[in-house]
Amino acid sequence: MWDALKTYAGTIADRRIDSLFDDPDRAGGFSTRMGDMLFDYSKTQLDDTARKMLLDVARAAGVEAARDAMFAGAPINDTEGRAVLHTALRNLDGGPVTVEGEDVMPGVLDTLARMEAFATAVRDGSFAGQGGQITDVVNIGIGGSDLGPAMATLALAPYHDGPRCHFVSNVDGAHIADTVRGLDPATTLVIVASKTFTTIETMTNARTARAWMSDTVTDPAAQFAALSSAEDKTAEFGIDPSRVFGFEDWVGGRYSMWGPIGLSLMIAVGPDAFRAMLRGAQAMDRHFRSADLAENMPVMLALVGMWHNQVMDYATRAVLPYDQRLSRLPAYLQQLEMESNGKGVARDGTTLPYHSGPVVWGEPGTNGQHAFYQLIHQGTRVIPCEFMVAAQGHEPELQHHHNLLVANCLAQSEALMRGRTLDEARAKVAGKFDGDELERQARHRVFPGNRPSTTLVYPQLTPEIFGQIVALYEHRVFVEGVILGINSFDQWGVELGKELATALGPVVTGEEGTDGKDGSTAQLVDYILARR
Ligand SMILES: O=P(O)(O)OC[C@H]1O[C@H](O)[C@H](O)[C@@H](O)[C@@H]1O
Repeated sequence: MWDALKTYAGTIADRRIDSLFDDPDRAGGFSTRMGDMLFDYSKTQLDDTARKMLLDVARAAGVEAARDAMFAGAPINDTEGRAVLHTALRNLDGGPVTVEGEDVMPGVLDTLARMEAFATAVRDGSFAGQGGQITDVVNIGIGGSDLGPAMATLALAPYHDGPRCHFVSNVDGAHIADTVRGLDPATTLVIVASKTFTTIETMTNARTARAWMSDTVTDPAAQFAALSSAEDKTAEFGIDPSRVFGFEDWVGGRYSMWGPIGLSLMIAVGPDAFRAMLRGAQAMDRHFRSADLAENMPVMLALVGMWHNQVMDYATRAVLPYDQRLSRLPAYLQQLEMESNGKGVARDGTTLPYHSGPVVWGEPGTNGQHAFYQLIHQGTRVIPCEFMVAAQGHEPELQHHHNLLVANCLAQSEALMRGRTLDEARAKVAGKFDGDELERQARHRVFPGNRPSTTLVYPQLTPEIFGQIVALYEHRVFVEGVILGINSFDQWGVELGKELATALGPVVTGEEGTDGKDGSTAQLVDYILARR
């Protein structure tokens, strides 16, 4: 499938990206808009021919039909026999969505209303702890039950007017210990977020939180809420059904922040801002469903990604938000993209004949500039960069900060594309050095340039825009998964490690020996046991 594109890429390999701007329409022609958001992919090697070929690949892969099947509630997660309907969680006024003949929207909207009533009660004090109004919320969850609400709560900090929110995920006792230190158990609400309610990290942290609380309050369970699709297990844990917010198995963990898993965010920012985020995501859903593929932002984001990964063989992609409040977005996208599309077999179980998803990584700008951008600019591997920046911040009194932020973001993509020639580098050092030393010094200052990047610009990181951005990436992952021919909605690759960890439990305590373990594992166990 990629051969024709690879051949074509070979024919344009010597072309400089900046030469494409000889066409005065280059920027506008290689950008898409959705609402007031602009995705500019003109600083890449993509040209009309390549784009057309990629769009043909998307059409041949049946992206439109697959998309419609997802929205229609078909069981497209076919290793688990489940529909994939996180979009129903934000289908605020979109009409019925049926799964196996049943409209799921009444249940979704009812749960949303219950969440809103509870969040409001926590925020206004009508639900209180045993020591008074809730001052702190501790969300205990991991993976999709942590990254979404944690990332979103930080992203929407300017809208945060509810209790403080904390997120505990790691089974490392340091995480819960450091988080609860200084909190008052009598005014803390603990939210146990786990789709399955079996995840060892979350259940261990939840029990530790309950013990911490029971030292101070008489009825710790009264200050617990649960977000789960396993309501029998939440009852076993002792959480009253009135504070259990359920969801169905058609909400994948990494797609779940739009529903009950977003409760801590809703308590932080309030139901109105939460709904605004849902509306933003719903607007992106509508765009994804209706826009022509060439104008479809998630589709083009996906195709640019596949051009870099599958065609050009660039193994990683950097996500670089010039937005401090999106500093957890790269971590969120690591789960979203790599857990969804990091697969080695096609839907039919055959070995994938090409690479699946790339390594996704990143940090906010400008911080990254002072750390790893050296490699991005001058390293021997090309790393496509996905920049994002808001036209406006939330601190009008600090406009000069925002101007510097924007200037830096735009400068980086310009520098990556333009680079610096040896002649330009010589001019930089002329006068300081001469002869061979001038040449040597100049060569260190050459930037190859011609390095691709895209830039997503948005007016301001409001709840609506934030919802649009996250839904944009969700659909991008979907499109890439369809074209790769894989199931983006299971995650069998996380199972083996869990099984082996369970088996190693009694070994690391010394209750069982290391017989049958490989030499390395045995050595590591011996080392640890000898130091306890
Ligand atoms: O919400 P939970 O059932 O506790 O699952 C938490 C996480 O753990 C699993 O191992 C999966 O890899 C993730 O997709 C999931 O989000």
